[in-house]
Amino acid sequence: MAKHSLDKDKIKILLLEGVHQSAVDVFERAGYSNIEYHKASLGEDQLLESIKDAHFVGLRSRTQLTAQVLNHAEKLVAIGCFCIGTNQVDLSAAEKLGIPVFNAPFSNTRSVAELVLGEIIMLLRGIPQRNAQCHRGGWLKSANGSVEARGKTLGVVGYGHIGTQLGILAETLGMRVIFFDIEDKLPLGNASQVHSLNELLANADVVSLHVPETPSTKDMFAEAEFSKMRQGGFFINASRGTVVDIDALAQAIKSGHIAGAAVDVFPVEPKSNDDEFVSPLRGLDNVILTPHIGGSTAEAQENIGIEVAGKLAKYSDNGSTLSAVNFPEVSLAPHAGASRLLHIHQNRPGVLIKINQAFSEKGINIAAQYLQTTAEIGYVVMEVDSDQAQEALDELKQIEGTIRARVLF
Ligand SMILES: NC(=O)C1=CN([C@@H]2O[C@H](COP(=O)(O)OP(=O)(O)OC[C@H]3O[C@@H](n4cnc5c(N)ncnc54)[C@H](O)[C@@H]3O)[C@@H](O)[C@H]2O)C=CC1
Ligand SMILES: O=C(O)CCC(=O)C(=O)O
Repeated sequence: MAKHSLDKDKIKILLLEGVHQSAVDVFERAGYSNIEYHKASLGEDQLLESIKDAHFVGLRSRTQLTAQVLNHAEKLVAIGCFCIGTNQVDLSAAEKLGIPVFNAPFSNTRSVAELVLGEIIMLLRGIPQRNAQCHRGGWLKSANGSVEARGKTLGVVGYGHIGTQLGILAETLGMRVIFFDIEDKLPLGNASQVHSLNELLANADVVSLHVPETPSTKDMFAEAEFSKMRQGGFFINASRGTVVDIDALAQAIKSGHIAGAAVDVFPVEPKSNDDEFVSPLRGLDNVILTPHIGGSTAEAQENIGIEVAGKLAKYSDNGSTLSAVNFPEVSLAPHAGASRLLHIHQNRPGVLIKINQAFSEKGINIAAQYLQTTAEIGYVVMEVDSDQAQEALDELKQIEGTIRARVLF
């Protein structure tokens, strides 16, 4: 392939939150050596300083890429979320700035499902409080409140990648699985969809949340929802902290209405492992508290590193936006001897016609061209004869509504 428009060693890749070494390996194999690697998330000022001249940034769930941060990141070309959730990035601001965001939609799915499955058994057996007692020198040898998973009903809220995996695993234990989702979903195994959250709450022994953070899921579980759960039921949240009113959960546990819970995500999480974890759930023996590690397994982190770094390297190398979460998806095979140009523009009528008119007037031959749009933006990948690339770029930059235009190779 011909020369990259910017020398690869000038392309700065900022990796935060200890993303797996596999990501660094992918970038290095693809020829990118200018990598700034941080084991933890950065404080606000340091983030602004480091991202200012970064072309790519990779993060996990802690780093908040707000519109303000993005506007400050003058050279940023693309963002990689080395996780499933992308709520930590202002996706719409990124889109309007012409910055695609990539994630790993299923590399840690199994890890979350396995953790939750284990927690279901622990909760149904009353292990958290027995474990806590033993640590304090107590001995709670009793079958009181201990039941098998077999024959119990698991209610999955959000039947997507994780919810479906969990449902299948839970059935292997002999559990009955019901689920609530805003979309009609194909039930896997013997699971059945219920038509309201209330129906699920009334029928489940264990309720487990697997919804994304969206306006519709904010505080989706508060006092009213907990009170509709079965007396003595169990509650699990490994989705996002904002989905649950944590004070209401603490209250429902203290009152004894909920017999136990496992919580992995919190409305406010410590920024680093050195910061204190503050929560109304601390000190409750029948609650399993984990520090947002649902997806933190060796297998998941390695796969995520490979997947997301691979997507960023591909975007950098050939402009492919396949599976970007906020961007038109375009992938075009390179043609020998041609130069590739990328044009990101506000989605208004007639942009492609204007590009083609301008090129035709200048006698610029288009070897290949592919446009995709979202409601907000359009993304055109095109190839022209290499000796006409600079002239083509100059023309592209003048098209009204242009957000970004560049020659890739
Ligand atoms: N604890 C951890 O470490 C991890 C947490 N997560 C969280 O888990 C979430 C779910 O992950 P996936 O299953 O991969 O996502 P997914 O997108 O495959 O599934 C989410 C499901 O929730 C449904 N949904 C959306 N809004 C809803 C609502 N208001 N009520 C009911 N259902 C609704 C969707 O229709 C979809 O079926 C992620 O968005 C992420 O926030 C993901 C990975 C690791
Ligand atoms: O591994 C992380 O930092 C976050 C995992 C997570 O919550 C996700 O994948 O959405």
